[in-house]
Amino acid sequence: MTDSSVPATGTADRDLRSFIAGLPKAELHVHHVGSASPRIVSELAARHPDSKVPSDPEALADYFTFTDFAHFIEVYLSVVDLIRTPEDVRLLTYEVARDMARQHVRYAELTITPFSSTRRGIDARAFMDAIEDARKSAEAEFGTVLRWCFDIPGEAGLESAEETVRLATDDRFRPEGLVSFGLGGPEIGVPRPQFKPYFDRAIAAGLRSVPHAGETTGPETVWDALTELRAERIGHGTSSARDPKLLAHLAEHRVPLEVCPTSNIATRAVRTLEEHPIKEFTRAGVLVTINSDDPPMFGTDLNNEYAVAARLLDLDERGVADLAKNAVAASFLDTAGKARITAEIDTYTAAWPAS
Ligand SMILES: Nc1ncnc2c1ncn2[C@@H]1O[C@H](CCC(=O)c2cccc(C(=O)O)c2)[C@@H](O)[C@H]1O
Ligand SMILES: [Zn+2]
Repeated sequence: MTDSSVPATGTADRDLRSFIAGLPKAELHVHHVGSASPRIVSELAARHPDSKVPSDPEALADYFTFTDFAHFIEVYLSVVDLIRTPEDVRLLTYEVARDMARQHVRYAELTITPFSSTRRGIDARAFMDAIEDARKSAEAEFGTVLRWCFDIPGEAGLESAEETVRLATDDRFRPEGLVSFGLGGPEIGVPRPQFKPYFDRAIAAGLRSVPHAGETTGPETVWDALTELRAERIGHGTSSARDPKLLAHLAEHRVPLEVCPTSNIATRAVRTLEEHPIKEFTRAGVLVTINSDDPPMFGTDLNNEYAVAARLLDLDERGVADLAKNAVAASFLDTAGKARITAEIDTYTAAWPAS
């Protein structure tokens, strides 16, 4: 686990953290299994003692310390192995929404990898029913609206791409909450252009394109995501900072980046927070959104990511509220949904400091 939390240096920092804690927020880049809290992981690990995932929360913190991106994916897949039944899927999804609601997350696009579950034997129809049941309960009980992004685990090959697009576009499976189509996992040795036919089919079926790109490889991967996969937002896009033409393109065409600062340190994609290119993105006029990726695995949460961003970008409350509004603007909510959360952010900010 990585401790990238911003040190509480004084009253101003504490005030900003309180502001962030109550701020209505939207999250656009957060993974389903990667959001399992230590409590859920421990519960599942205890239920499935044959797994190598420790059930003790302290041992879990050690287990979630990664040597590099490949090690992170190895650990991630060991947690995926704990999700074995539709009830595991429902519980995980519902509890993730509860954790979001506690942080005043009003809307989230949750990245789900259905291939990883169906190939492990979970029935596809039962999987969809489980996530939809959790989505509806979470909205009714917590007021947090969830939408889905189905991603291809690229390293698992074209078989996984075919299965993911089938589940995303076939009316027998496609869940009501699905809005977008993604591509995750390692980038090295997994060229983006091979996935073009699958993205074409997903886009033709009305889904929005949101691949990961430029997280662990160079800016050419981001270009591929834009030109071949017709990306409307980029997951991470960290290496875009190395290509001024690309930054100018992202800014001009209003292609937002889903920035996840602590994740980039935890997976060692970026060496230190000080070296994170987030400031170069905003300087170039790129629309930056703040996200948590796999929060418990990286020892963070969305509120902490906003605090990290505020420090790196030297923002006060209004600057942080603008970041929150960026996420709403970059979301796949309809106009009325965007207006509602933006108004909530404005009302909250105008009333600050709360008496
Ligand atoms: N920061 C991240 N950056 C990128 N991806 C991230 C990040 N965080 C979480 N993920 C997730 O990791 C999964 C990886 C799954 C994967 O590679 C794989 C390979 C071979 C077989 C199987 C299988 O299931 O049998 C799975 C992706 O689908 C993605 O949703
Ligand atoms: Zn991700």
